[in-house]
Amino acid sequence: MSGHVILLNGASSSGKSSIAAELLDVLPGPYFSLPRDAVNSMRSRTQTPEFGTPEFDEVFERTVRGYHRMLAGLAAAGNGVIADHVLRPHWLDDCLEVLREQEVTFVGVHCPVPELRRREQARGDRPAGLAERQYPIAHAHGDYDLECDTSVHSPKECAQLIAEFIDKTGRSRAFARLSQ
Ligand SMILES: Nc1ncnc2c1ncn2[C@@H]1O[C@H](COP(=O)(O)OP(=O)(O)OP(=O)(O)O)[C@@H](O)[C@H]1O
Repeated sequence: MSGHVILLNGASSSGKSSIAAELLDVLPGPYFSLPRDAVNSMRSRTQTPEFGTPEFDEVFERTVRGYHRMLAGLAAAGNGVIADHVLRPHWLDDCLEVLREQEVTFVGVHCPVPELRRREQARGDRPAGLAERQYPIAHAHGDYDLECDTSVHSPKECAQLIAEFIDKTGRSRAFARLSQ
């Protein structure tokens, strides 16, 4: 298998990790699921500055930029990797730069804000209003290879749509368009 990144981008609670779990079973080959949160959770808890301080923001920026390079490294060695991200415009720019040599299928994971709010409340493990704040920022660039609405489709159906897209189209173009 040649290297490939499937970049799932959407607000918190939009359903990215649920889709990633289903994708592992339907994609051809042994893909890795590497969510951004997994990298955050690897960092020292005791030595990380307090959330909300400029020192924390600096560490977080380094973490996210490192995450992008982990994705590129896995793909450069010929692996398939599923990324789970909530992009900000400058992080998309960084992805476009560090993943420029890799095949990237860019997937917008959408969910209407009222349903995001409902899920957030039901989970209880995310700050109230987080998803609503992230939604317009994450999708500001407005271009994807493929988009799915998780208020309409189950995680399994979204995974099947993504797998079919990859199987049928061969090449993904969104990253090339966004790099111009
Ligand atoms: N297609 C769906 N239909 C209904 N509920 C869903 C769907 N996808 C996810 N959910 C539910 O929404 C909640 C959030 O899902 P999930 O953890 O996959 O989202 P996420 O985008 O990875 O969130 P985060 O970025 O906060 O980790 C879970 O309770 C999950 O069961």
